[in-house]
Amino acid sequence: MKIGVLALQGAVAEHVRMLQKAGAEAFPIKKVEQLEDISGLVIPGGESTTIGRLMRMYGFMERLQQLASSGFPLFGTCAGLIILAKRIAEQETSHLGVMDIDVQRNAFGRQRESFETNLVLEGIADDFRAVFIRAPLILEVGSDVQILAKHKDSIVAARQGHYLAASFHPELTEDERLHAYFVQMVQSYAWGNTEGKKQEIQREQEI
Ligand SMILES: NC(=O)CC[C@H](N)C(=O)O
Repeated sequence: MKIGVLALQGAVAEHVRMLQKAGAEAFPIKKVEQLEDISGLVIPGGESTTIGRLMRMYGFMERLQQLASSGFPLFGTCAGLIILAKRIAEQETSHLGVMDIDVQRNAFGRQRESFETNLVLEGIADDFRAVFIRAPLILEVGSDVQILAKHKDSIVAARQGHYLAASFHPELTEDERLHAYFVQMVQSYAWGNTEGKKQEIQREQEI
């Protein structure tokens, strides 16, 4: 299973290492053409305005939107979550805008710019050490979005079909369980696509 990590800004090497630890082949993705060689993509943390600007500059937006609409799995962490969101509070425009969530940037205030806490990640882990750094939170989710974790009352991880998002940095600890969960998502979508293609070919042959 080949999974990419968008390598325009942020903790790329750490995500690559965690995906490998979770059993995937992982690569940094610097050019839009490289998207054709992978079955899923992690969008790392960093600064969402900068990542968004670089994505536009290098032609990633359009191709990723096309891929996303046909079931290509995406995992956004921290700034990556902001990139996935359809709505960003106090901002008129979104970036990729594919996941049905409303997010608030830098939501934990100045005093708590960064902190660590243990989270229950629904169906994944009940003691997940999560590192938050100038983290966003999810204010609201659409009806088909599954909430995976809350910190106090705020939503900090969610999944919608082939989209996965976390406010924190799962690449900064040694716990690869959330990456392993994404690898499984990619596997099941890749399998679904192959099955879909097989059925299509079969139908064409029957005609
Ligand atoms: N660690 C992070 O990715 C921080 C995200 C950053 N505060 C933003 O709004 O883009």
